[in-house]
Amino acid sequence: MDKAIIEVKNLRKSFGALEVLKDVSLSVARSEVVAVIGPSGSGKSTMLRSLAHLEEVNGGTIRIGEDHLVLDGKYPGAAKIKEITSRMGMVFQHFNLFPHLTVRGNLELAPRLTKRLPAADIARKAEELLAKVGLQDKGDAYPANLSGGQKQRVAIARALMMSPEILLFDEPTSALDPELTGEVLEVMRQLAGERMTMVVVTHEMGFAREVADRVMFMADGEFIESGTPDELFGNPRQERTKVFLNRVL
Ligand SMILES: Nc1ncnc2c1ncn2[C@@H]1O[C@H](COP(=O)(O)OP(=O)(O)OP(=O)(O)O)[C@@H](O)[C@H]1O
Repeated sequence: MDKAIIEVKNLRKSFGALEVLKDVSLSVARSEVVAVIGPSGSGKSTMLRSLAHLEEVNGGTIRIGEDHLVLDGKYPGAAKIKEITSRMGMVFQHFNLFPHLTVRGNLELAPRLTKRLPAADIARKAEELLAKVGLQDKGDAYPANLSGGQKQRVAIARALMMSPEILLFDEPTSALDPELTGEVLEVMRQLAGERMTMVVVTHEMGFAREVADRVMFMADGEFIESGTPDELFGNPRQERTKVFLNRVL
């Protein structure tokens, strides 16, 4: 098997006296889809945000491709961090779109600021990605005039504008009305089919079951179980996993 594209070892993170990540290790292969599930407050978002350097950890190692985002608790310089995090796209629970920009403006902003590409190429890519997420007619709309499902599809297209190697999703459907989750999950399913590497923190058991190659279960700041969906849903070994799955399934 190829070397993992994401390798996390012994990650620790506290907020004041609260130890949120106790000892988190994880390895993700290129093109793998990993779903992270677990009870509220178990540290899933903090783990994901640490991968994208939206949180700094207190100890441990994160390797992305050939580079260390953090090695034994030590971070490299800002330029290196920026270079590493630019290879990852993040999709948030609450979309985090820029409200004062149109959909097209949201897609084009980061590439215009960071990539030395002609404006016409950026515009063409934005049109392609809007079509990919089924929103080709919404380029001129503002986020306030979109449904939650449409906003999240814009957020995914925006993340794809930077041609990331890895997409990180933090509960992408949790803020949506149930009837709008399907359209977002469909886009994610499509990306998985295109072999995008994805780490998805989710409460969507159906998605974890159908789309994830591997499901990892987090409890109290640690991964306590990991397996294919069949292994984990069919026969959880840990009592804590059974209790959680019984509650949410
Ligand atoms: N910036 C912060 N400052 C202080 N405490 C925080 C901060 N961010 C998260 N926490 C705390 O860390 C713990 C883990 O939070 P985290 O959001 O990682 O959990 P989670 O598993 O993603 O939960 P949920 O499923 O509810 O989103 C929680 O007790 C939370 O209150």
